[in-house]
Amino acid sequence: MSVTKASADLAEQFSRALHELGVVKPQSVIGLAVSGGGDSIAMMHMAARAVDPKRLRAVSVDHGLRPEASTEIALVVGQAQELGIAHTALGWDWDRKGNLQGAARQGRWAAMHDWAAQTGIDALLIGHTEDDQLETLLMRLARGSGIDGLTAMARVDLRDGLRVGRPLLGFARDALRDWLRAEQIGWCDDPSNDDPRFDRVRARQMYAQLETLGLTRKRLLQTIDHMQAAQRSLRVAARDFARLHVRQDAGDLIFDPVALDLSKDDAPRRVMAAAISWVASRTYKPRFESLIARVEQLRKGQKVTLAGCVLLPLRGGGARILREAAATLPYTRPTGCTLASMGIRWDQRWHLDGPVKDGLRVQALGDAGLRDCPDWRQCAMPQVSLLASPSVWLGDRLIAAPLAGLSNGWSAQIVADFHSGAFGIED
Ligand SMILES: Nc1ncnc2c1ncn2[C@@H]1O[C@H](COP(=O)(O)OP(=O)(O)OP(=O)(O)O)[C@@H](O)[C@H]1O
Repeated sequence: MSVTKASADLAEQFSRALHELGVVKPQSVIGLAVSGGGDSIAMMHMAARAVDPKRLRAVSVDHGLRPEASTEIALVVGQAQELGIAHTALGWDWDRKGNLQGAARQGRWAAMHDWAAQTGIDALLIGHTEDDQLETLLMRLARGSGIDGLTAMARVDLRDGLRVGRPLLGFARDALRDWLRAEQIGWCDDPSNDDPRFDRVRARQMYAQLETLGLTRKRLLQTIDHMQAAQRSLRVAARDFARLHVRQDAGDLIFDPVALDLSKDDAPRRVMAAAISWVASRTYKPRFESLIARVEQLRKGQKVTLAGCVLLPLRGGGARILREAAATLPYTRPTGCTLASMGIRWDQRWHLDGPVKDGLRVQALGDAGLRDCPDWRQCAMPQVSLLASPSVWLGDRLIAAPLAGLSNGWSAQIVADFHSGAFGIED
């Protein structure tokens, strides 16, 4: 195959992979996290061929830790400009707490998350490759991870309310480098990617040795597939369990006594972790042993705080997770929002735009009390209308914008149906 043909094939394969993620929708604005390394540089160039560059926004974070970082970002700025992609450079200050790599990752994520919220990004693409996926699997094995950990990275997930897509997960790092060379596109190699002090680098070296034992790329990827299938089944079981044992009460979640027995079965643990994520509006991935220990305290009648959520024991043996106590957390609420929690006054007019998935229910509050509108498009509430200029977004599910004035005494709230996708266990 000629170099040009192979190159075009890879770009086309990328375009397919990107569209299969389901995050590119008409009018959506897509963010690209570009460090200047080969993977994310390739992602930026291929994305510019797959999507109108005017709908792309690139972002680079300078951690201020390496002198070369500013050169790397300058390279990204130049290439983004040539491609017609708007670019933003963000900084980060290390408070010298915690391990450097972990702190840098967290700081980078927080900076990009804020940037995405302010820029109106519908989904952020990250340049993780198949190699990163295998390294993740090995690192998780080394930590004794369970099924969720061994699924490695998802192609799409919702992190703290922001949709994150990984279109390169099916691409080998070497193939991307070959593509860049064939296209004569430059990139930077970060020397810390070869520094054996870092877990990921050692995982990469270990992987090279494991291959000689027959533990091939293909087999490891197969294991990830099996784990992902198992995870899907467990989520369905957890959803069914939640239907039976958890209910909403005035926005709080009520767990019956059976739902607090986390020690034996996967479903209650999964439901509790999902509930806490939902209430706190941020991703909560507990070590199950520590979750079980905390819930044991709760079962003994003690109040517990977990990931910023308050859990109160109930007299009959169950528990209540308070929604309001978590409402002050500085996170965009991905689902389960009331307009008030999004900073919109209840007495303002508002409208919805975009696909409202299962599980988001519009309720209209008027003199006649609370009314459910199962399909918001059919909702009789007079203020609901479609408009193309969103000002508040929630993941990619819902966009609401306040409008001035209100007639005839109606107000409204958006609530998430606890038993459905909005809760996160069906994602
Ligand atoms: N400083 C950064 N600024 C913006 N995005 C970043 C930054 N560091 C990492 N990322 C994003 O996270 C992905 C994975 O990070 P990782 O540290 O594995 O990548 P890298 O080796 O720095 O660069 P690349 O993956 O582009 O070769 C990157 O592909 C990129 O999308």
